[in-house]
Amino acid sequence: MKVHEQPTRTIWVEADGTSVGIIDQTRLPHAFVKVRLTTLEAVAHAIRSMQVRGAPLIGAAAAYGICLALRENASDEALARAHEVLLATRPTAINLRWALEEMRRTLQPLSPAGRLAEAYRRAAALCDEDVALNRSIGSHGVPLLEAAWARKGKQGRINVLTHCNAGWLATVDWGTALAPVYLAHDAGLPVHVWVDETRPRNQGASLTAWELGQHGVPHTVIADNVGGHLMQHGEVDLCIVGTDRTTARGDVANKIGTYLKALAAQDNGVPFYVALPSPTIDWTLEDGVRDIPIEQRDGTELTHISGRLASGEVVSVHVTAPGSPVANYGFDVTPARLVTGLITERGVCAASSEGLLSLFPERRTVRGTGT
Ligand SMILES: CSC[C@@H](O)[C@@H](O)C(=O)COP(=O)(O)O
Repeated sequence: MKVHEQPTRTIWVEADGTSVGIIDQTRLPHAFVKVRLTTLEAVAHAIRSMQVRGAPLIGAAAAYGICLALRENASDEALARAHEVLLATRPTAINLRWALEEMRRTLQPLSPAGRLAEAYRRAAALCDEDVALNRSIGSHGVPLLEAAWARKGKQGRINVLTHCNAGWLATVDWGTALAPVYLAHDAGLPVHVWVDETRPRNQGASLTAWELGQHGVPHTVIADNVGGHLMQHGEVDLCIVGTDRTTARGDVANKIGTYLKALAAQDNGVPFYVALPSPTIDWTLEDGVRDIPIEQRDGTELTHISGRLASGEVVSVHVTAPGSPVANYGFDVTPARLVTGLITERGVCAASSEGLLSLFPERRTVRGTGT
């Protein structure tokens, strides 16, 4: 998507052909800063510290982390260690494991001497595939927005509520939940997005609002607890969120607070859609509430909040009572029964085993094998 009118991806190989460029998302929305990564450790730090974040982008970054590791040492041991280091960076997004497995499958059979060039080729292909999958999710999602608009007699605007950031910043390009929004907006549909601020790290207020603004999509930032009120008053036509891991039966892990939005949506008859590329499906799990690992992050994300002073200086301030213990859960799981539909690159399906298998029939034979 465009930044300052320039088409931009969230990750790329620099002109030297080896180092990896990213946008430092911890600096947004106050500064648009690019960072050059040259080592495995730098990539692991970028994922852990959330300079790059969002399930698909975490996977893409990890793929390039393998490339940078192989530059130093392409042995079997080095490949295994890089895999292990990167896999440990964040636990919930399954795209991380998926991308690392893809890299291992490609590289393991090769001799160490042949690995490096192939690693860069596979990582680049993985990024291009992500862009194509998301574009396709967008195409399948647009009719849902058109239907929402038709339901209100094509009057006014189409109000979409989203949580966290599942836009292009969370992927290589286009985004998942926001891909239909961008395509609909570009096609001239009157889309407006309610953007949950998404405490504690404010991915909605800082990232989603920023990227929608860059693309000229009308939007309004709301505090995290506003969605239910808006739904009660007919101000939300549909919700679309992303996911970090979706189980084989359609349970959905996403940023903390997503579950409460789904409950409010069901109570108010508002369609609740989840957009995901197939690498986000964990075919090995069924019960998401029981089995998806939920990341708990440093409590300072909750005790402190950062923002820009009138002087332009960006500072972090303490918002909790000194000494109050905090718990910082990063994700929650929305059970499939609360999800109206899953928007994938192959189409929209019910959030159920049968729904997913109808779009991914090849999985009928391999489910339960962990492949
Ligand atoms: C296409 S992104 C889907 C999810 O990864 C997104 O909604 C989300 O929860 C991101 O969490 P984050 O902690 O910012 O990595």
